[in-house]
Amino acid sequence: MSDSLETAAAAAPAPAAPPVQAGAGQSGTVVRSTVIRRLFRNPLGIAAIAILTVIAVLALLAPVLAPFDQNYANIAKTLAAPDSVNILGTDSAGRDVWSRLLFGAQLTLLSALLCAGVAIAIGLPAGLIAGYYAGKFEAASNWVVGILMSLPGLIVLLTIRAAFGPSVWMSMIAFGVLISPSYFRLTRTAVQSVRNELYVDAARVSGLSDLSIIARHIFSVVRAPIIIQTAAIAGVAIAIQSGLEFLGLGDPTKATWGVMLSEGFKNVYLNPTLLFWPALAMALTIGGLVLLGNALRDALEDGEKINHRKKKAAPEGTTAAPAAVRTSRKPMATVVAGTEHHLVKVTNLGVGYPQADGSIKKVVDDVSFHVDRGEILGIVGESGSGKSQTAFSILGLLPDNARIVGGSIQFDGNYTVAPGDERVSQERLSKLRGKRISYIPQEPMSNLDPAFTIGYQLVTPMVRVLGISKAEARKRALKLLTDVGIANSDRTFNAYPHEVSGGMAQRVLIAGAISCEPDLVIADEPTTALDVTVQADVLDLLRELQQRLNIGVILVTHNFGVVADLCDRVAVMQNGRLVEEGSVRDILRNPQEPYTQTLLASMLEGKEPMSTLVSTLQKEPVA
Ligand SMILES: Nc1ncnc2c1ncn2[C@@H]1O[C@H](COP(=O)(O)OP(=O)(O)OP(=O)(O)O)[C@@H](O)[C@H]1O
Repeated sequence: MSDSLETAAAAAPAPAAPPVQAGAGQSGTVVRSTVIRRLFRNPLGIAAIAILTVIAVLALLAPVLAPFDQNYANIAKTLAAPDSVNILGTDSAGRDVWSRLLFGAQLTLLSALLCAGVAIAIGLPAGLIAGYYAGKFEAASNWVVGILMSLPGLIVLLTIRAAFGPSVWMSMIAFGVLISPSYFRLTRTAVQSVRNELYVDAARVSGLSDLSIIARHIFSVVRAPIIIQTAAIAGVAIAIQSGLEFLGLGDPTKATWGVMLSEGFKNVYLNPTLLFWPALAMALTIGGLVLLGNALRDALEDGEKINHRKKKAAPEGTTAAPAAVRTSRKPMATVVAGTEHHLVKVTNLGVGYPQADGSIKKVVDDVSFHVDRGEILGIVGESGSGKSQTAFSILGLLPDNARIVGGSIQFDGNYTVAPGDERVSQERLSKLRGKRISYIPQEPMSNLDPAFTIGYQLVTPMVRVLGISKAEARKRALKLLTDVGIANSDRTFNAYPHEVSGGMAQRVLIAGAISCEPDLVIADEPTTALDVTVQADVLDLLRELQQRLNIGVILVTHNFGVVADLCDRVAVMQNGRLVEEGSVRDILRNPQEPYTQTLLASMLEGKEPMSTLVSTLQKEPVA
């Protein structure tokens, strides 16, 4: 029956809004209030809320409104027609039907809530953990879910009844456990769809703990589908509970709607209204829940369409020249380039991916370089040459299946990848990311969580990493936004990502990257996704900030022009290998390797993209 229970749950209003969209459309006070407003504009939403509110109020006020106790029996007045004392008549035991309906509403709604609560308490955290961490927990959870779903639900409920007696609470707890896989699957799928979103990586890089990322960025994505699913599950729980009671398996001492239905059915020829009233109450409640689920879905989908339109129509943002950046930063000793102690030292690094045949395909092979404070190292190469994989190794953002197949990485003298390590140490890196190492990504929009305002996304890491108050962080965020050339910092602070242009979003990410005073910034093609008119501004800004703050920068790019413009030194990569490294001046004047010469020649000829070079050069396989 579990399968059929799931099917029943799925057949009710689907938790249709795609997770990301749902999250996008529904978090934050402003957006939440917009969803509620849209819900109230939908006639179906109003009808559902009105029906459910009336039923909930009647249930709450049952002890006040009911003229008799649910089990008070007047045997002198059985199966009586409605009159002024018993406004809906009496049943075969002389009990007041109106009073029993009211108390029945209380029990029925509470038991449905209990069922949904148990299912959420089990399915939601398990789905969040399995979706976010995957691995062994997900495998074990899938196994448990498989077992739960293969259990014959009706037999389980009958066994529970035999063991614990006819308790509506016990059967609803058991039903909650049986239905919890539906929450697990919904949550896990939603989380999987955003787990690798760039804004989750960005949150990780900004120093947020896994718990904070799950609570803030991941949970917001599943919240809407969970609410919609709960409306459906509550309806199914009422139907299942009433079905069991109708079969005579309920507690006859409790006036639930199912018990009343069973009682009414026995006397259907004598007094059909005994069947009618509980059936009407159930139909209204389940119908109200189904309508509410549909209206919620519509409200969220409308919001998504509006967001999408706004995003399309968003004007290109400010291109105001960067204002002066803050100068209050503590001075840091600059390590002289060439000495042994470097800010970042990558030695013979190799990164690979296991293949189906058991071999490992190397995508970074024997790469060595260093970066010191106050200098910009450009890593340049055509698409697929391993630039990002190298940068992600330093950031600890390699995919789960990536393996370090050789070499080491040191940050300020400490290993983040020690010789012999198979993986980047997340433990060591979590202490550095967001505090000492920050990241400016390629796609500004995908790296901002659509569910939160820009201000919130700037303030949270500062509060956590720098340990300052929210008010202080807000002040700093506004100053940073001004520093990166955003004219109306207040407006941008309160805006959602879809309300700003790509250029502005990149400035916001640069502000975020320097907000916690890092020593190293890794910028992965920071201008690729931007309009050409904004690219030069962003590069100028980066250079100015780097010089003022004396930070080390690793700039990943496929554009030698950007390297020539911005970098002090350059490492040229091809097919996962570092083919040449040196000062920009030397490499530009006197490139030694044919590959570098071709890259340079292509820049001078204005050829783009670099991948067109592939055909002109003979590639050597690296694995
Ligand atoms: N998850 C993965 N599994 C297997 N191979 C991967 C994975 N991610 C990247 N690669 C491979 O690693 C190689 C290097 O990729 P990388 O992203 O570092 O290139 P890149 O030089 O940064 O290129 P681009 O400029 O296009 O981003 C590519 O051949 C790519 O196919």
